Amino acid sequence: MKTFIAINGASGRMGKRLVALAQEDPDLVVVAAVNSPNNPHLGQDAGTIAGVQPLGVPVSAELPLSARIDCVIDFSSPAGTLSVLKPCVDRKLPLVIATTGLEADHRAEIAAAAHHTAVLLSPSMSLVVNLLFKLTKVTAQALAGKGFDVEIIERHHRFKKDAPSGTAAHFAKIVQQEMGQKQIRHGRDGIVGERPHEEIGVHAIRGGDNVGEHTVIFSALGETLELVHKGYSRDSYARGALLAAKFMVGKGAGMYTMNDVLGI
Ligand SMILES: NC(=O)C1=CN([C@@H]2O[C@H](COP(=O)(O)OP(=O)(O)OC[C@H]3O[C@@H](n4cnc5c(N)ncnc54)[C@H](OP(=O)(O)O)[C@@H]3O)[C@@H](O)[C@H]2O)C=CC1
Ligand SMILES: O=C(O)C1=N[C@H](C(=O)O)C[C@H](O)C1
Repeated sequence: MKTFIAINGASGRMGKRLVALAQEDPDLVVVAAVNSPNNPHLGQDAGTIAGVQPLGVPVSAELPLSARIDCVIDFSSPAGTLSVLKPCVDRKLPLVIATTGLEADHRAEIAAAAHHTAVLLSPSMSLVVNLLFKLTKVTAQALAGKGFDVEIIERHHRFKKDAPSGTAAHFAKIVQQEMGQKQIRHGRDGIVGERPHEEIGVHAIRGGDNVGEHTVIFSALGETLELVHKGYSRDSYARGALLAAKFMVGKGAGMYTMNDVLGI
């Protein structure tokens, strides 16, 4: 059975890979490609922009009313995510949100939308990063109260707008929940003194075209454990998002995560 998808942020780095990979999948049809109202690609064919065969779907500023849409995938900006909530709620369209940099008030609006339609929110659509979230939880549980300091390092391309990455923030939240550190420290500068045990260091590195690396470091006196993920291609995130879209078809209202997709 075919799944009809709409992509919000369709002419961005991730949007283009979604369009290209969906075209290779006989079970997927891209029926709508949305971007910001001032985007220079408005009106152009989404396939052509993505460097693949023309799709016959022009980039538009809003979700087209007439198209059958089974799921909307959002890789845009916090403003872009908010703008797609209302049409998804009004039309009961399942929504996969991959956009990061969301603040507490954005999350509250997303949670409110999930009372009316199915919403999957994940800072990483990579299947193995989601597995690493689990491994981090298990590790933090096991090492809680045993004298381990935790630091998180993330590396991304120079074009990334938000810091730290949504994935790094999620790793920090998981560790905090299991180990109870009160403070998140972003970088260090000057005579900062000895490292207090009660903090998690989170450090964002930006450069070149790095598609995403995360390291969660657990250090005690005499030994260190590092949990590492290195992305080599945006396609890992795009494939995860397309899998999530298929999973979300026909789902009832509520919040979902990639754990639901993975069955873990
Ligand atoms: N969860 C995950 O696995 C991943 C998440 N991401 C996140 O996805 C987001 C996009 O990343 P990336 O593709 O690299 O970024 P890009 O900047 O390349 O693409 C974002 C696209 O969204 C568009 N956009 C901005 N505002 C709106 C709006 N109001 N309505 C519709 N479209 C809008 C932009 O258009 P314009 O240029 O005109 O503003 C642009 O085309 C980021 O938040 C990133 O962190 C990225 C990779 C993986
Ligand atoms: O902007 C990116 O590129 C990425 N953003 C996500 C994040 O902020 O965690 C996921 C991935 O690391 C790529």
